[in-house]
Amino acid sequence: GPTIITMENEADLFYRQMPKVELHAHLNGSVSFSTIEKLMARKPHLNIEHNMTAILSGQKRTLDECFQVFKVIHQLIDTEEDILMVAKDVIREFAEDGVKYLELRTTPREDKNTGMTKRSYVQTVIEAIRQCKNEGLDIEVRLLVSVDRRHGVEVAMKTVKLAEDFMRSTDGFVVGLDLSGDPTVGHGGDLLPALQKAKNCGLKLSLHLSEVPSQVDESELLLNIPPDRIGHGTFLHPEVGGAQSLVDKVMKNNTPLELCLTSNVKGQTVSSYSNHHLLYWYQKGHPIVICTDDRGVFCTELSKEYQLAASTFSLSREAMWSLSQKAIDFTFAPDSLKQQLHQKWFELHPSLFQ
Ligand SMILES: CC(C)=CCNc1ncnc2c1ncn2[C@@H]1O[C@H](COP(=O)(O)O)[C@@H](O)[C@H]1O
Ligand SMILES: [Zn+2]
Repeated sequence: GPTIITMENEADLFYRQMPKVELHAHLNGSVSFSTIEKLMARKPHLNIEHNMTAILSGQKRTLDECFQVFKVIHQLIDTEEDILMVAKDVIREFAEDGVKYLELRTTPREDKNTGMTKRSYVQTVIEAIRQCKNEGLDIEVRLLVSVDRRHGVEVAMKTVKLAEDFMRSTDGFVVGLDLSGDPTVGHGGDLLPALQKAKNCGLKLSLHLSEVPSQVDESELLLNIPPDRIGHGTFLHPEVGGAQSLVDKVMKNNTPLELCLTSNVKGQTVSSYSNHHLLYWYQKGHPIVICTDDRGVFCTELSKEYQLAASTFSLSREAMWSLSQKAIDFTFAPDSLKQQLHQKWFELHPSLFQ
């Protein structure tokens, strides 16, 4: 039938066509429904249904329930073959949504039954990035190796070593380290030596910080490193039980915050879109970057997150463009690549703003 252009899908189109930078995307949380279906067909004995791997629109879950979802997804993805397909699909889908630069992050996993090791896991993700590049996809991809805070100090140290090895051996694909995992488990302070070691060897650091309330002491310690970027930072400011000293540190270091609206609302750490802390930091003129967190689990897209931020806070298209452009400078990419990306934004600008 004829295509009816309503105001709504015209805005969809604008934010999809706008070039974007995605800096906070967990690989296994970014798996789309169509890829999940392929995985379910490979493993019918698992009897997994879609409502176990994604949180649909209007639904909310407790943080704990959200983390259960990752367990189910991890069951579906337990071979190098799965990882290769998943990573390639995820990269392709980000490219289709207009993402020109993507920093994926993922926790190396081993599986005794399938023979997958943490090293082969990372190797396979890098192979997926290489293949996408060779296929000519219009997207640059880099990798952050994730430390799961639940796994403790020893695993963290080994993970840092693994990340360091890959940083040195893979022509710049591995650029940094991420600290993530259930924020209610373990204390980030215990992981300071591992994070410090990563920083000292040249890995960039993106740390999930104050994602839940009552982590002032932990955040204080982690901010002293200091990290290169902050994931969420939902409860940093005093108005929500954080502390002015935390805000001061973040602002003094000009540390960019990675903000994920849908993730925070569906995970119920933020009560509504209009109460999202994006506004607090935006009004201060502090560097922020809009991200998806777990595009598959939370059923979103980066273009949707931009549109959501624009409509929630009445921000103009020019303001949103400016946010996406500034994000280039918050990437962990080398300066040469940042310059190429700035050039790309410059060339695309006229096609979006006639
Ligand atoms: C539950 C909820 C609201 C999620 C959003 N907030 C998050 N906070 C901390 N760690 C996360 C979050 N989302 C994903 N992760 C991490 O990313 C992993 C999944 O991707 P991967 O296996 O590392 O490739 C999860 O097991 C978890 O360690
Ligand atoms: Zn995250």
